[in-house]
Amino acid sequence: MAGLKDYINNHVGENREQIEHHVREILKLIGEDVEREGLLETPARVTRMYEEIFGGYEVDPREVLGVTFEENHQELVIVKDIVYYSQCEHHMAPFFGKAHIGYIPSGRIAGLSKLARLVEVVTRRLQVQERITSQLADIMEEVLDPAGVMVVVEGEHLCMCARGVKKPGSKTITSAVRGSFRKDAASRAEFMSLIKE
Ligand SMILES: Nc1nc2c(ncn2[C@@H]2O[C@H](COP(=O)(O)OP(=O)(O)OP(=O)(O)O)[C@@H](O)[C@H]2O)c(=O)[nH]1
Ligand SMILES: [Zn+2]
Repeated sequence: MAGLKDYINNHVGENREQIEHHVREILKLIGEDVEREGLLETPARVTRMYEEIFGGYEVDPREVLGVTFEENHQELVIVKDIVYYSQCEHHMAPFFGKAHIGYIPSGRIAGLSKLARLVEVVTRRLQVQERITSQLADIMEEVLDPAGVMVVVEGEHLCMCARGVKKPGSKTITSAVRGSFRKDAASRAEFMSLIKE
């Protein structure tokens, strides 16, 4: 299985020169001196950073989850505290936190690391937290066809802390449930208590 670096071959890499040019133009427009030493390399650095933080675009998240195994475990499996960093699509400001993914298999299980890779690919794009949450649940459902899936994502949004309404410390929590979790309050409660431990 390829490492995440191997997936990073996206539009940023192809458009490096143009992106550097536009970053330099923005620096000029905010009143900076683009010739001063500290800024000389900044357009190139920002472009390299974009390559990393927007590295999820050309990866099919279904492929990341592609390695699955037949296994007759029909109880809850949770991978919790998967740290992610993403960029909000409204302000292009970072938001970050933890994702928790639980599912009840129905004949197929996923390699555990693949759940964390799935989070990486889905978050390395311009996003909103709600869409990250529902995409994680939908892709789990599509690839593994499990009895149920539950996803909880916690996020702190810099666009709400460092600017605008300025409420540092506020957290957004989003959840998505599919399959048996929809009807079964006890499974939802078990998931919530296990991710809090
Ligand atoms: N639902 C949702 N909203 C988000 C997310 N990230 C940022 N936002 C919100 O997107 C909204 C954009 O609102 P606008 O009124 O267009 O932008 P704005 O004038 O910069 O808004 P303020 O942040 O309130 O100053 C804000 O309320 C942000 O808090 C997200 O992941 N999910
Ligand atoms: Zn924002």
